[in-house]
Amino acid sequence: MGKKTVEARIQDELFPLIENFKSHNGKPFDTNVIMNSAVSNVICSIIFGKRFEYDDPEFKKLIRIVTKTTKLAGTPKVMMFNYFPRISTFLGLHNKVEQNINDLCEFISKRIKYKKKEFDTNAISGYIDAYLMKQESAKVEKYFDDENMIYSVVDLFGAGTETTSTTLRWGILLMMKYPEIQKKVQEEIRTHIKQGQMPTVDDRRNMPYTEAVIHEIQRFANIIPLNVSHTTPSDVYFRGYCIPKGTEVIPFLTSVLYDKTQWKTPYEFNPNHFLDANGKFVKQNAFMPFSAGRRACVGESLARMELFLFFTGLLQTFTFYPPPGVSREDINLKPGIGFTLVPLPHLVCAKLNY
Ligand code: HEM
Repeated sequence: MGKKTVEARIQDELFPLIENFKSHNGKPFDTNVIMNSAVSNVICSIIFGKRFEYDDPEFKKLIRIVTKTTKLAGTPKVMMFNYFPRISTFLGLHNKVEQNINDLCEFISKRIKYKKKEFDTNAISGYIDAYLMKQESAKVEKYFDDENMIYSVVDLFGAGTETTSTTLRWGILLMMKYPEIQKKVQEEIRTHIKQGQMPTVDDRRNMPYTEAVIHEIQRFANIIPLNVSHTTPSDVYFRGYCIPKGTEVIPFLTSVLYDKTQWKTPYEFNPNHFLDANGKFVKQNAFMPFSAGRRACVGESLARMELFLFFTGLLQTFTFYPPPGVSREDINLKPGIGFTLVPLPHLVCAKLNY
């Protein structure tokens, strides 16, 4: 699956997303479900080779499962269960997460069965087709079994939907809070992308301000503060300490993304963190929302494409305002607490630019 193809799949999703935003006619609406739907559809397109209509009952069920599971996974009881499974089983809530994951597996199994029926080696349209082809050509390979296929797909949904959609929602909230930054992004879009033309991944190179804003959204939003916990595979010596083999380690991403020695104004939303004196984009070593090392996010390049194409496409079409009666000072940037840091519930007005 080439890079271009993934780009086209995201662009395909941008159009219905824009139509959905338009349908609110500038009136306040909640972006939560629709953003999850658009981002999930990109994953569906990559995995199943097809996107779903937003009002498809089967798709709506999938979105409900994914949204509910992420919400539950961030509750204190389920987080306790993850860290102390033996003493926490009596709290009960993890049963609901398990039930949701079972529902997700059932949805995926159904789609796999369907894909198996219509499988054609000359028409490979997504991850499942590619996996089935691998099964055909490597019958002795024990890793490419159906169970692994289901859980790989569960992983992609779990890791690749809420993360990206939450970041995009932070982006819109921050643009409402900082209209002068929103305006500068829109000016850059107007300079480099013709009206009526879709943004492309290649535009990123010519749009340093937009790139800086997207990076700063990710730094500031810090959506996975505790990263994912890891275990030392052997005794590790670090800064004079020995961390024994088998110790659970929580790499605290906040300590890097808000490090006072690395960022001029760590607690302020400031795109200049990623711009030099000439307005050129500069990479920063302390920018690691995708973590680092060999277990770093495998979806980083997909996520970066989605963030750029969706964010740019939406700002090209709309200007975001807080609902009537809400001033920019009223916009609360404190996150809701959970496994991922999500924006607090809020409404958005999207006014057409042309
Ligand atoms: C803004 C969006 C995203 C952010 C901030 C993000 C962040 C992360 C982080 C912090 C990790 C943990 C890395 C570690 O264990 O050290 C991770 C893992 C992972 N991510 Fe992402 N991610 C994003 C989007 C995606 C997307 C779009 C996909 C793919 C569809 C994806 C797939 C994965 C997978 C499969 C893992 C587990 C990797 C492994 O342990 O082998 N992520 N991500």
